[in-house]
This record gives sequence, C-alpha cells and structure tokens, in this order.
Amino acid sequence: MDYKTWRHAFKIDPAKNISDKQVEAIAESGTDGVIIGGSDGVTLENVLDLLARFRRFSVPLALEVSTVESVTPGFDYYFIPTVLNTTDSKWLNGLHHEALREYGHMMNFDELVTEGYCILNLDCTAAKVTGVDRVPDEEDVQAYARMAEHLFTLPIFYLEYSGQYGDPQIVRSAKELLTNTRLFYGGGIRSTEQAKEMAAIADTVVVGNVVYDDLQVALKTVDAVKSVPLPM
Ligand SMILES: CC(C)=CCC/C(C)=C/CC/C(C)=C/CC/C(C)=C/CC/C(C)=C/CC/C(C)=C/CC/C(C)=C/COP(=O)(O)OP(=O)(O)O
Ligand SMILES: O=P(O)(O)OC[C@@H](O)CO
Ligand SMILES: [Mg+2]
Repeated sequence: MDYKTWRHAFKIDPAKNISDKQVEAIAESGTDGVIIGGSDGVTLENVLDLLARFRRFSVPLALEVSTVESVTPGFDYYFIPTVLNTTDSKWLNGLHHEALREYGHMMNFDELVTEGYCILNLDCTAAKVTGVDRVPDEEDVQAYARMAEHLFTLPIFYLEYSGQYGDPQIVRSAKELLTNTRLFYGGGIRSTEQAKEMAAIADTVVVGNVVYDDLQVALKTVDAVKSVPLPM
C-alpha cells in the first residue's frame, strides 16, 4: 500500500528488544505500515534483524534513515528525515549532502521519501540529538508547514512529539495549511481516545513507544485510527 494512503503506522526502534510474537502481532495488526527507525543506537545489525523478522509478513516496511551506515536494501521505502526546526545544518542538509556525495550515483530516488520534521518535545532523543532547544509555537509550526509544502515541496511534514502527547490545536493549524504534503503526527499516543483525536486531524498517525509498554493498547490504536474518517 502506497505510503500516501497510510492512516496508521507503527514505529519500531532497532535499538529496542522485541519478541517474535510481538513482531507477528504488529505485522498482522492491520496497520498500514511499519516504520523502522530510532534516533540513537541504530546499527546495520539491528536494522537487518528487524528487516528479516518483519519481511516474513506482507505489511509495507519503511526504513527511517538516521545513519547512512545502517541503510540496507530490502525496504519498500526509505524515509529521510530533515529537521526543519534545528539550528544545526548537519540535521537539515549536512548528513544528506555527505550521503549524496558518497552514494548519490547508486541511489534509487523513487524509493526515497523526505520527511520535514518539526520537533516539539525538547525532552525526546531526537531533539537532544539534533540540538532543538526551543519549542516552536503555533505560528512557528505554521511557518514550517508552509516551508514543507511550498518552499521545499516535501511529501511529508512530520509533527514529532515523541514521548509526549501533542496539542491538537497546533496539529490542526498545520493541517489546515497543507494540501499536497501529508501530515504525519507522532508522539505519546497511549489510548484509543488519543489515537482517534489525532486521526481526526492528521493524515497519518504514528504509534511508537506504547508498543513496548503495553502492546495490547498499541494494537487497539489501529482500529481506532481507521474508524475515523480521513481529515479534509
Ligand atoms: C541500498 C539503498 C537502498 C541505498 C540507499 C542509499 C542511501 C545511503 C540512502 C540515504 C540517503 C540520504 C540522503 C540519507 C541521509 C542520511 C541521514 C543520516 C539523515 C539525517 C537524519 C536525521 C535528521 C536524524 C536525526 C534524528 C531523527 C529526526 C530521527 C528520526 C527518527 C525518530 C525521531 C525516531 C524517534 O526516536 P526514538 O529514538 O524512538 O526516541 P525516544 O527514544 O525518545 O522514544
Ligand atoms: O514513541 P511515540 O511517543 O509514540 O512517538 C511516535 C513517533 O513519532 C516517534 O518518532
Ligand atoms: Mg521511541
């Protein structure tokens, strides 16, 4: 299934342990896609391990690239984050430039999908890694949404609250400005009510950490998200 139609996705962290039973439950949950990615501790070895274990199932798989060294063939998509609200150009275009210099000649650009990240939780690993030290306000978020859609024509604008449930009003004000760019929401979903609330606003709802803390709740978010009509 094309990532542009995904309503629900699980994000699975290569740096965390997961059993075969849990992998099966996630892959067979009815989710639209599984994103393999994390902001630290990602290695080729732990990515290959998850790729092999999820590839036994038909669920679409995306590798969200956080280090070039951990990229391997075999995924349906390669999601490439660029952090729009960092002040350190390394995370905006620096690592990307290095990767393209080295491997650009052998990349299949049809498989790459760039995600414009806007990080809103300063306590999450992604914020610490990329030096995001100021929470963007609503007007900042709107500016980044316009940047994603109109300046950079990015396929995905990702509001990243990782570990913290977001502010629906902020998510809504970004969504209202997007037409061609898809809005991914991720962060702190720990109930079907929260999953439904964000599904009514964002195109795609990403569920991560609760998989490790309470798999049964995580699995219930799939139907919760899909029961909500696609936002206009
Ligand atoms: C074989 C084949 C297909 C070849 C393709 C060739 C190739 C090398 C392609 C790569 C192309 C390319 C341009 C790569 C750029 C590489 C790169 C390193 C970009 C930087 C990515 C980036 C900005 C990372 C920063 C952190 C970040 C935003 C990560 C996203 C994931 C995320 C936020 C996870 C959630 O974090 P988590 O760890 O779960 O957080 P908690 O622990 O707090 O929960
Ligand atoms: O882990 P949680 O808080 O669910 O966030 C999901 C995802 O956006 C992380 O990148
Ligand atoms: Mg996580």
